[in-house]
Amino acid sequence: MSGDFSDFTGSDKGTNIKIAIFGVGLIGGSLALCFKGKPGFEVVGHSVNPASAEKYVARGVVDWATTSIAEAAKDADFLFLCVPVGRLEDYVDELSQLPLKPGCIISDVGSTKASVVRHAGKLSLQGAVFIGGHPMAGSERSGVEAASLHLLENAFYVLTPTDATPVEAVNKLEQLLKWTKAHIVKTDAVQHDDIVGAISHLPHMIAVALVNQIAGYNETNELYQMLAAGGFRDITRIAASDPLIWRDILLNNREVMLKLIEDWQGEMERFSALLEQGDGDGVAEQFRKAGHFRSQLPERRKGMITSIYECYMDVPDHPGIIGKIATELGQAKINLSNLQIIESREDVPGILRLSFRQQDDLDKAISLLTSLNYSVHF
Ligand SMILES: NC(=O)C1=CN([C@@H]2O[C@H](COP(=O)(O)OP(=O)(O)OC[C@H]3O[C@@H](n4cnc5c(N)ncnc54)[C@H](O)[C@@H]3O)[C@@H](O)[C@H]2O)C=CC1
Ligand SMILES: O=C(O)C(=O)Cc1ccc(O)cc1
Repeated sequence: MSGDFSDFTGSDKGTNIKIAIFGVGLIGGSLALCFKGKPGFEVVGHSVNPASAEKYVARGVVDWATTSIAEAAKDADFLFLCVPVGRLEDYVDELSQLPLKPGCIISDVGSTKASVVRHAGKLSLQGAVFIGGHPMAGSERSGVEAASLHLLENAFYVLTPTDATPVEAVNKLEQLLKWTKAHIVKTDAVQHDDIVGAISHLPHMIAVALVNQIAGYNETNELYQMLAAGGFRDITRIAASDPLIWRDILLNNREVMLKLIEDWQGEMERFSALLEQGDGDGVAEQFRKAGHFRSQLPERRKGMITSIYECYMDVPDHPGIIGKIATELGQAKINLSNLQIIESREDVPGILRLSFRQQDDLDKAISLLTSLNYSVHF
């Protein structure tokens, strides 16, 4: 099979490729949208809840939907498990009892990989192959309403085959996933959980703890909430993530998380000691070290903790300026996904944050606004 994803359609082979998505929420729905309508593809959604199954079809995310696992799985070439991490192993168990299409591929999108990969490795899947997967893009939103065709575009998509996984099966899955326009990365499931625990699960936990700490202070003084706009809101966005999805992720990755919490406490203790000693150079050195590492992070790549393309503008605080900018972008057919004033006081230039869903829109906006003599930072 060549590297061109257009090769991988059912119609090229005069057959249908059936793709079953179990749990059509933010991630399952976004995957479904990448496959639906492609030549020869048939995308079926599964939900335990009949009203949800109907909604998947009504929203045009899947071709048809069912509440029967057996019906969704029957003759499917690819089966994606897109339910909360705590349910993944149950789904693998149920599928292992069904007469699946020989050679079909079962994958999942769970934010943790070690336990589900270990579990599937112990089962006989009757000719099916399990390959762990984790598209590393998402948002604090959930449900099929939040699904988007572009969610995974340009993001990393981790696959965790084992030594026992047939190479042809991995190639077949990679070929299909080209429709997502994500970049495939292969790694070991245990290493995945260590790294993703540190760069995604720990930040989510810290964001929640931080918001709860401030919420506690706010109980006796509401000024905390009033003044907590701007940066606080930005760095705690992920604290608004779905509680049950995150309950499952953190419990599933608990050993890694406990070690990371220990290390985090060590970092906080280091700050405590520097402050107790009045060691200003030491404090500044912490910022220098962090700034240096941060400056080496990939620029504006879509990924975890940020999945939007943004630029900032200095704008004079006068009536109508925001409408003018939005109109200029609209007339140039540039799709703005969000617009926020970060600070605006009388006679002080405000900062406007413009968010886009695609790199292309951001690039076009920067060149248009710069040509109109606005000051744009990105
Ligand atoms: N939220 C995010 O940004 C990302 C999430 N993931 C992983 O993707 C998977 C799905 O997460 P989202 O799409 O964000 O969640 P979601 O809440 O948008 O979708 C979850 C889907 O699973 C179904 N579901 C919920 N509880 C269930 C249960 N007990 N039994 C059977 N089905 C159930 C829901 O009806 C829904 O269709 C999770 O395993 C999560 O760890 C992976 C990458 C990013
Ligand atoms: O919203 C964000 O920035 C995220 O970090 C989303 C996210 C949540 C869970 C994942 O497993 C991957 C990505």
